Amino acid sequence: DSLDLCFFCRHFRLLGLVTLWLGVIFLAGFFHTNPLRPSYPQTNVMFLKTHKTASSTVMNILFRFAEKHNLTLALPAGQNYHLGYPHRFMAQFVEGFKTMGQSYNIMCNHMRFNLPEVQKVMPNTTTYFSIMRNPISLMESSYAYNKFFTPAFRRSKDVNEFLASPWTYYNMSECTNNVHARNYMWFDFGYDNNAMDTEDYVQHVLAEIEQAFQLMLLTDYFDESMVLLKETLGWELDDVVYFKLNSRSQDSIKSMTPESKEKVKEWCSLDWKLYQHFNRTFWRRIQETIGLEKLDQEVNLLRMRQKELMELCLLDPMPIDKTKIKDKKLQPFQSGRANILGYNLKEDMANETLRTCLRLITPELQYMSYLYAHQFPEKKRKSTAFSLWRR
Ligand SMILES: Nc1ncnc2c1ncn2[C@@H]1O[C@H](COP(=O)(O)OS(=O)(=O)O)[C@@H](OP(=O)(O)O)[C@H]1O
Repeated sequence: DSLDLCFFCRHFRLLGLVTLWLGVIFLAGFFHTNPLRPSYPQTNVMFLKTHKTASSTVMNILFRFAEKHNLTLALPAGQNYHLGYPHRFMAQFVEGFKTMGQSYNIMCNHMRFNLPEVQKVMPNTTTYFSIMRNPISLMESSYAYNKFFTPAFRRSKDVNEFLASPWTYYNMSECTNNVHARNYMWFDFGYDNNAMDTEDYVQHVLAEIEQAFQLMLLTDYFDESMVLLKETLGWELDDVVYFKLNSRSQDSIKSMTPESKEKVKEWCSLDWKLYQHFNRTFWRRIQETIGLEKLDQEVNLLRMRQKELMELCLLDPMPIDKTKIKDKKLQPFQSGRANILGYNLKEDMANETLRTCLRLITPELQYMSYLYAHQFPEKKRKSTAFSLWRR
């Protein structure tokens, strides 16, 4: 009898907890608040900057946030522009690590993820997040950008020819030189991009990534992602307003045949599974936090603010060709067949406005070099260093 009673008590308690939790979610929905939003802005953040996923736009957001709150960045040491990529990340790749230990706030340069080493640099309270893109458009973007660098791409005429018969061009022994051609995201997360796609292995990796990262964003739903990011970190809308960086001119985008698109799912099956999984968790997370209705409202607010800032700052309504950029120091880095676009600012802006606008359009290498010089004034400047604010 006492056993029965105990059983009843336990279940009654469980039922109580579930009811309480549902109540919180219901009330949160009623008052349009997010039960999981922190009450103060999170300032310790690690962003795994995956390739060709809009990660430079996210990085610009993080750089601006770091400046606003006077935070310390874990930047690449010396003249480097990334954190040791394609080698697995090591704490010593960060400038000042030996003396500064775990006192950094934000880490967001390209790296091949390696959790135990990242944990040596970032405080225990750090929020980890990253971004993923549909492997089909990712492949097309990567092909254009890495055309002359990646052996598998060099040997083929275009992305459709490559995908029609990838093994003709892709040589496994060329290892990391070919990572841009197959399961690029899988590699960036620290795993073997040529591994056998077996159910157990994939499930193991997905579980490991979920354990390490509190949030996974999607390039394909970038504005929705920015809303989710600000909610997860307790940030303001203005913190995640952005101008699109690193986009390409229309003439450097190759249209993919339906066969090519299907082939990516098979050729990059590890990335395909990764993307499908985190696409599901993304929408589940929206449902558990702000819900679709509030999401729509917030996305609209974000777009309105972005439009306002574009009208305030930009000479042209769209990103422009590199040859049309008047201030050569603001030209983005170019690579392969990709014609990477940039911006011109309006003239005669007041000082404060000019700074706000400049921050939004400064390409990643220049911005990073500026922040490096600011954080380590005694060190030799990186070669793309330029003064952002003294003009
Ligand atoms: N806001 C937003 N929304 C959707 N897509 C966006 C956004 N910002 C950048 N992009 C696209 O992201 C691609 C560049 O990615 P990265 O900045 O990660 O490239 S890099 O690896 O740092 O070189 C590049 O894709 P492609 O144009 O297909 O090459 C950009 O157009």
